[in-house]
Formats: sequence, C-alpha cells, structure tokens
Amino acid sequence: MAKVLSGAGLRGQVAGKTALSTVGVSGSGLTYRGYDVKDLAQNCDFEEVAHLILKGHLPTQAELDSYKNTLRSMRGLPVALKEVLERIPADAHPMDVLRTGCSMLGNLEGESSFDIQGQVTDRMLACFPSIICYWYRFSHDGVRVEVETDDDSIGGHFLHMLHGKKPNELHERVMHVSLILYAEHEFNASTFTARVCASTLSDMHSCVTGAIGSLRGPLHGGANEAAMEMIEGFTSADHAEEEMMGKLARKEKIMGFGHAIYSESDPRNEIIKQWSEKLANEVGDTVLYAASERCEAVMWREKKLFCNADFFHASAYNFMGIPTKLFTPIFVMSRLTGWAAHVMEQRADNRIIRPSADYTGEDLRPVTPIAER
Ligand SMILES: CC(=O)SCCNC(=O)CCNC(=O)[C@H](O)C(C)(C)COP(=O)(O)OP(=O)(O)OC[C@H]1O[C@@H](n2cnc3c(N)ncnc32)[C@H](O)[C@@H]1OP(=O)(O)O
Ligand SMILES: O=C([O-])CC(=O)C(=O)O
Repeated sequence: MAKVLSGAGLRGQVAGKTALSTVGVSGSGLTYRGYDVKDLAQNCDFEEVAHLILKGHLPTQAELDSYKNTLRSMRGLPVALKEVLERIPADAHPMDVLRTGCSMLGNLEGESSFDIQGQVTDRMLACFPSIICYWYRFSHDGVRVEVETDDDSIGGHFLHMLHGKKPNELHERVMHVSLILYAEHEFNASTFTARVCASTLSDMHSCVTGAIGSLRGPLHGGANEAAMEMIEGFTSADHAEEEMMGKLARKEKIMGFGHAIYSESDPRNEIIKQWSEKLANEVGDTVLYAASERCEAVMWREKKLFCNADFFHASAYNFMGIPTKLFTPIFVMSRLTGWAAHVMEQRADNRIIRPSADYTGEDLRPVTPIAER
C-alpha cells in the first residue's frame, strides 16, 4: 500500500518532472530508468549503473570498458587540491572535507560551459574517492597515498587506497552493490538541493557542493554513520532489544529506520542486509549482525517502522574495516551520479525553482526612530 503523503516538508507535492527513477510507486519499489534496483544490484557493476543514469542506457561491453578506462585515467588530484587537503585537520568530518574538496576542484577545473557537464561529472566520479582517501590517510597515518591506482572499479579504488592493499572479490562486489543501491532516489533532500541550485543556472560543482551539505545530516545520508554509532554499543541481541525499548520509551528517533516515501519497506534494505550477513560470516561476527537483526525486529514489532537503506549498510561497511566517519562519503561517491543527472535534466527544461511561503510574521508597522526603541 502506498504511503499517504501530506503535511509539512513539501510531502506529496509534485515539484518537477524526472525520467530518472521511481520511488515507492507500488509502495516499496525502486527503479532507475525503468530497471528494478534489485535486478541492477544482482547483475551489474556500479559503473554500468552510473552509465545508465548519466548517459541514458546500459553500456555494451565495449562502452563499459571505455567508460572504466576514462574514469581510471581521471583519478589523479591537482597539487593545489592536495595542499588544501593536507591543511584540513584529522578531527574534521570527512563530509566537510569532501564538500571543501569538491568546491576546490571547482576553482581549479571549473565547468566553463554546460557543454562539458558530462566530463566534469566523470571527473568528480573518478576523483572523489581520491579526495576522501588522500585526506584520510594523510591526516590519520601521515601517508601521502598514491591515488592513481589501476583498480578496475570505483569501489575497488576506494578500498585499495584506504587499506593500502587491493580488496578481495567479496568486498569489491559489496562496494558495487552498495554504490548501486545509493545511486539515485528521485527528489530526496540532497537531490532537490542540487536541482534548486541548478535552476539558477549555476555550475555543477556548486550544485554538488550544496548537495553534499544536505546529505550530511543524520535525517538523510548521515543516518548510516549514526546507526553505526548506536549498534556498536550493543554487546548482544538481547542488549540491543533492551536499549531499543528504552529509546522508544524516551521517544528518541532511531537512525536508519523509517522513510519519507516508502510505507512498508525500503527495497534496498533486503539487498544490503544479505551482503551484510555474508560479510558477518566472513569475519566471524557473532554480535553486530545479530544485534542489527534484533533492532529490525523490535522496531517493526513496536512501531511498524522498517530499516531504510542506511541501517544494514552500517554493519556491512564496518565488517569491511571502513571507519564509521567515512560511511556517508561513500554515499556521496555513489549519489553523485543521481545529483549530476538531475542537474542535467533540470538544465534541459529549466525554470528557476522559487516556491511561495505562508507569511506568519508581524503586520505592516513603521520603523521607530533608534533613540526611541
Ligand atoms: C538514505 C536516506 O536518506 S533514508 C533516511 C535516513 N534517515 C534516517 O534514518 C533518520 C531516521 N528517520 C527519520 O527521521 C524519518 O523516518 C525520515 C526523516 C526518514 C522521514 O521523515 P517523515 O517523512 O517525517 O516520517 P513519517 O511521516 O513517516 O513519520 C511518522 C511518525 O513516525 C515517527 N518516526 C519516523 N521515523 C522514526 C524513527 N526512525 N524513529 C522513531 N520514530 C520515527 C515520526 O516521528 C512520526 O511520528 P509523529 O507522527 O508522532 O511525529
Ligand atoms: O528519498 C529520500 O527521501 C531519502 C533516501 O532514501 C535517499 O535519498 O536515498
């Protein structure tokens, strides 16, 4: 059953057109350009899905090889950008680092014309993992990591730089799945931010920088990090249940649950959950996955709230040895495809986005001279 959408937050109001995705059309589904996300996650690499979203069709093998080669050739960072990253302290939030990195890239390699929107997007797709890992490894380990690796995929490139060794097959596959699941989601808050910015005919880097800021919050992309911070405190499934009941009694919001559009489930959850279980078995985990499953059961039993895409991403990323603060930047590495495609779509049929407000302030009144106030 579809969710009844009304009330504040522009809920249920049509704010534009898109050919990129459908969200919750039958109450739970997600499609990218007509393909079910489950089908894509099972059968594609992330780069195929990025090609689908950005260039309009699933690539042939030759197109995919060429696209991967192009992205591989764009992984390097300009010296001036590395210098900026080296000045950002280790206790900065990686989302702020990425926001700055994107903005700095716009200063160095700006979008001089909308004709190169595809190239600047590919460049960001290729070098965002480099930005995150260059800063992270420099600020945390004192290492100037080599960002121009020969890894086949964006996810492999990221894990290689982060851990200093190529990932195993399972981890690289999970990265493909994760990046596919996060790639696009209609008019969510960060994408809408990008579209509003695009509607003023601003440049791609500004649109993406703004979108990164919107994704950062815990009600949106930041929920995967917040979910991890919660579940890492649980020592067993029973402990998780006890803590969750306490949170519900105190009416706390539980990050990683609920959704603005889906009514019964988030289709991305069952997919990432399966991969999280595989990773739990790989690392011999006996606590985190079981505790996460118990949270899911308690939230459904008590509140009919379901896990969104973020909840089982937390344990999955943790099992791959990814630091919690890097969870939301991975979301950026993926959602960049959706943001950029929406910017291009907005530009192709643009009118400046400028809604109205119900005024709730004072009636008209004269200015009292300053000496009399
Ligand atoms: C990739 C993503 O961005 S997915 C979303 C990630 N965000 C989170 O996981 C944060 C936690 N979840 C939430 O805050 C919300 O569910 C949102 C922001 C995702 C959606 O917000 P809304 O559309 O306003 O939620 P909705 O209208 O379904 O809320 C219905 C009720 O359930 C409650 N509720 C919704 N989610 C939660 C939650 N995670 N924990 C506790 N209560 C919740 C709401 O407070 C609301 O109660 P109320 O009517 O008494 O105020
Ligand atoms: O659609 C939303 O509101 C949030 C979400 O799940 C996403 O952006 O992936």
